[in-house]
Amino acid sequence: MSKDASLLPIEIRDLSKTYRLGFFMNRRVRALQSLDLTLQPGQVYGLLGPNGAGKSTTIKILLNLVQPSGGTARLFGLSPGDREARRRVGYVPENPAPYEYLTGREFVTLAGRLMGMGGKELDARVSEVLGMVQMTRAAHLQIRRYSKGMVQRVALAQALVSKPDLLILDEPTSGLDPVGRRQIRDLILEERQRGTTILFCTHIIPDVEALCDRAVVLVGGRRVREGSVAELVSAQATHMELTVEGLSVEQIEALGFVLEQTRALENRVLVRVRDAEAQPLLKQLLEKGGRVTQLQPARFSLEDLFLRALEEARQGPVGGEIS
Ligand SMILES: Nc1ncnc2c1ncn2[C@@H]1O[C@H](COP(=O)(O)OP(=O)(O)OP(=O)(O)O)[C@@H](O)[C@H]1O
Repeated sequence: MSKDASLLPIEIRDLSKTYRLGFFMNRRVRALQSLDLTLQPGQVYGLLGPNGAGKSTTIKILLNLVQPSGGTARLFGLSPGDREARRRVGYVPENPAPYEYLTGREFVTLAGRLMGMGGKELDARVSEVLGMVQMTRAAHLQIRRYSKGMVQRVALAQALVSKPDLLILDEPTSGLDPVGRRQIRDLILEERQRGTTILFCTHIIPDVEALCDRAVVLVGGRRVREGSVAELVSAQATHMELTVEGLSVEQIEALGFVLEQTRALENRVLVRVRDAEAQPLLKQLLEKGGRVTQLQPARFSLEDLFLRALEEARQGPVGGEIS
């Protein structure tokens, strides 16, 4: 079957999942509620959310390991159970647990065979992907001798062996030291340059800022934010940040403005205030004898956005156990 590059790698519509629990299966947990999500070819997409948000459930539905309670998920226009769809997907689980007595090379070769590859073509591809993840020298060692970072890299190699058009990575950098994290990040960037679409599930928000084009934030099985990373961050930039010398936090707070944040540093105070309040606040600070040494638009990080989305979602209805 020929590959149609224009097909959407992932298209999720109105997806929901309710798990049944307990001896009589009479308790229900709502893991996903009306989730819509589209990944365009070549996009690197961050799937963010706190524990229990529904990230793994989404991935399991895409991998056909869990059946949805409602809605649809499509991979390249096909159902996740379709063999052709499965062939186009590479997956790295959160804690890869490859058979420890295989060598790295044997493990990646096995993954290629399971994808229907064989012969010299497979041998060459295995060498290539092991090189890509910098595991050539350790490829002949049994996996039980590998560090966590090496296991993670060999797991990525097995996902890449069949040249997937879509990579699904579940927490690929968790538990790694900064060097290991950097290596995995670089590999993701290389794959992105090759045009591979990547769904990247993580708790590590700086990784999303560094790697992703778009991101979705799930809380309690609902989508609470979605957009390009740049949009998500700039949508928050409605505040100004002032650096004030000569006044204490208490003196600044006593001026009666609604301040987003005040932080005392060694000999100055950092104040974050809504755009509209910045000018009146500045005037008052100067009148009280303060010196304003910096005034700039506040740079909100994706982390700020994530925490804010979480806070808002906690105040509204969320998923979880429903009966
Ligand atoms: N097999 C299952 N049976 C019952 N409930 C489940 C099952 N799997 C997940 N859940 C529940 O569904 C909800 C969503 O879980 P899910 O694992 O998808 O979240 P997550 O975002 O991946 O969390 P984490 O970051 O902790 O991995 C949680 O309330 C969880 O307890």
